[in-house]
Amino acid sequence: MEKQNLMNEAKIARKKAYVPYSKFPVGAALIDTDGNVYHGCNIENSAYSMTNCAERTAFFKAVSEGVTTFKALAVVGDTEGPVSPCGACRQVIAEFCEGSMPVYLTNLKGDVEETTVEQLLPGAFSKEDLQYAEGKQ
Ligand SMILES: O=c1ccn([C@H]2C[C@H](O)[C@@H](CO)O2)c(=O)[nH]1
Ligand SMILES: [Zn+2]
Repeated sequence: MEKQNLMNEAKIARKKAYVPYSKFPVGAALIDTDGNVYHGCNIENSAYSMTNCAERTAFFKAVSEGVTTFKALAVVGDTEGPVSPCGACRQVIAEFCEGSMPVYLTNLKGDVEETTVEQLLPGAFSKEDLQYAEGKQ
């Protein structure tokens, strides 16, 4: 699927956002290596910290269906420039994707920043960090 199509899927996903508190809907579209697309929206809660972002919703949907290999991610919000994923989402993205995987950050005006997983979170903590300590036990 093309970049433009994936960004359009993210816009469709954004329509499902549950955002009574921030009124800031975000959409994500995650495509796996078979070409299946997982939509994600932000889902808020009256206990604010229980909120789940659009990006993590998309990943958790896919992973809970047994899918863990991905090709690209698109995220959209009504921001001045391309929307910027939060730190928690960057860590979750890094868990499941190659550093070189493309991430398309966009907004409703159509600004697009094409970045990569590695650029979003350079030096991410990873399973390799855990394995180093395991080897010493
Ligand atoms: O990349 C982002 C940034 C923010 N949010 C959500 C979290 C919260 O519901 C609202 C305001 O932070 O936007 C996302 O879903 N993704
Ligand atoms: Zn987030």
